[in-house]
Amino acid sequence: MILTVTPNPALDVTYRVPRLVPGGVVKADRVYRRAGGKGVNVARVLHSLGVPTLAVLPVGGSDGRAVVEELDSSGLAYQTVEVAGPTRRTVTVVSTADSTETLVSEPGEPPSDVEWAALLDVVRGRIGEASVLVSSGSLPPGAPVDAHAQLLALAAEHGVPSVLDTSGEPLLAGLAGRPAVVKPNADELRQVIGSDEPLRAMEMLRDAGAGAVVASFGARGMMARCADGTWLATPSRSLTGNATGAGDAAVAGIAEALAGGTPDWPGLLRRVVALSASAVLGPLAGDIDHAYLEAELPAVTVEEIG
Ligand SMILES: O=P(O)(O)OC[C@@]1(O)O[C@H](CO)[C@@H](O)[C@@H]1O
Repeated sequence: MILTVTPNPALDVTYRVPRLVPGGVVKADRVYRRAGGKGVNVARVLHSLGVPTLAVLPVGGSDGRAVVEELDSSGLAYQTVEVAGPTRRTVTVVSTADSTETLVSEPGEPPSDVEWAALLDVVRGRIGEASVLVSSGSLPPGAPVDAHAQLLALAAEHGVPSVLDTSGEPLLAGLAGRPAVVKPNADELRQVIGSDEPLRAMEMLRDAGAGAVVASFGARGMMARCADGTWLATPSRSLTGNATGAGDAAVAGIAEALAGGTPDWPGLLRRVVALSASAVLGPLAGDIDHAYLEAELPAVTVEEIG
């Protein structure tokens, strides 16, 4: 199975509104509440593709219980660590008139040293069953900045390749865990070197410990850079929908490819671009449109660059 860890999960609340008016009052047509956080979304996408997964996450308080209830009803395999701090919420407002998403994200609660050690213990206990480890998302305040590196090190001890999807300091510190692949987006790449030079930022991430970098550029597609070369993949068209979670669908595709052994990079990139696009058409983060995925796969353009 593919083991995903979400150190800072959330109860994801999504409001669908006719139009978001800053400073105004707007009534939601639809309200969704589901277990979220990037690693949970990755596990959800993989589960919907029929890939065995295990989502590992801390939960606390009444929203933590809501997360567990929703995981039970979704059929995802999961293992939780009880923590004292309440699970945070994220709120996404999807405005149908102009197809925009606005995300408000709570920071989360600091884990105690004992709680953090318990999360590591769960991963240590299950990593032997995993083909790939995915460590995804932000860290709660007060968590060790090298938290992702600690998780990736457990995978490395078992020869299990890992995928890292985070940003800022946790990304840079996480590279010490030598992930097989990191998946930054354009903003995260800019943060890495402080300028808009994606290829240079990708190379820097590889120099600092990543085996390969698969970077997402929204509707412009994705780029992969590894020892074998650099490729750009472009979707057939830009879509409107809910792009929240499109990056998690891409991470699911990367993990799925790594589970099959050494990836065919152009093939991997084609699939992750199609997966990302199909996630935009899914109503919520963690959903994909399976019919669109199949239709888009042959339509993605992949070219080797540089
Ligand atoms: O705050 P983080 O951990 O970076 O991201 C959390 C989050 O906003 O990202 C997902 C979409 O990728 C949402 O479902 C989720 O709650």
